[in-house]
Amino acid sequence: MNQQHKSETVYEVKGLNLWYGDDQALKDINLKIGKNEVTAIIGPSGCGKSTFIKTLNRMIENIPIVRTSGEILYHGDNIFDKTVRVEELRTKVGMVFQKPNPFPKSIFENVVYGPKIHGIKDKALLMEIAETSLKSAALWDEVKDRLNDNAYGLSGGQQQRLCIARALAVQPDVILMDEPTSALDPIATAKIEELIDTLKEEYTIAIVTHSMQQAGRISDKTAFFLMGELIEFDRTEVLFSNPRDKRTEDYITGRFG
Ligand SMILES: Nc1ncnc2c1ncn2[C@@H]1O[C@H](COP(=O)(O)OP(=O)(O)OP(=O)(O)O)[C@@H](O)[C@H]1O
Repeated sequence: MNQQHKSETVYEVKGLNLWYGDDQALKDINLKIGKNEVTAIIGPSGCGKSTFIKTLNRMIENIPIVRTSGEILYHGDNIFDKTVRVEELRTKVGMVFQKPNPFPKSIFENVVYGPKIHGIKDKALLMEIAETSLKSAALWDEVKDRLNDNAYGLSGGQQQRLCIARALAVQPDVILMDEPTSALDPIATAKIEELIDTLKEEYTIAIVTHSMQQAGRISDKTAFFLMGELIEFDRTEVLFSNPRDKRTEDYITGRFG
């Protein structure tokens, strides 16, 4: 991958504000997310991490009292423009949640759920999509002999990788992850972290994490949020070794949070 490709901007957030009713949860957020980068969003509970990440594919608008101002340019186009089709945006920008949330269906049906909704009926093609997606999510070897088994029979870590496979099956460009390992044990967590490292070769990833160690291990850039504000945003090694803001320093050294 050449340098030019790497530095391409996927998201440019400009002056983003967000309110839940009268309560402002995001205040004048400005940041850029580069292609094939992993961006970690850190900060204490309630600082707006989940709100921010869910704004990137407009999932936040499922909450009716939400109001936003400012712009989020996705490949140069403002996602809040009237012309933007939200379903299309959410296909391009997939999401994985804190608790694995497979459907009560077979492993196979979970993965091909999105492609089927998009009208793909051909059995062979669906099988191919399932195999490719499960391989990309590093789950294929563990499930290839039981694709018709219910997804609930998988371990938590496997279920989370299944949810990643389900997100990959519709060929996204960006994957948003909201604390994807916080419900998992250390071994399952390590597998997901390893997977994130592989996935970034093809996808752009933004991940909310409570764990600064995790942010340090897997991300290229880190954004530190505090009470709805983006306090500092920098290359991860810089933010952790040489923070510019006292509040960042206090947080990463464990003085609060
Ligand atoms: N549905 C909602 N309605 C009203 N206020 C909300 C809603 N969701 C979140 N908030 C408020 O917005 C602020 C930011 O919440 P958010 O969940 O984004 O924080 P967070 O940093 O992800 O927290 P955590 O680490 O605990 O998950 C908080 O003050 C929260 O109470």
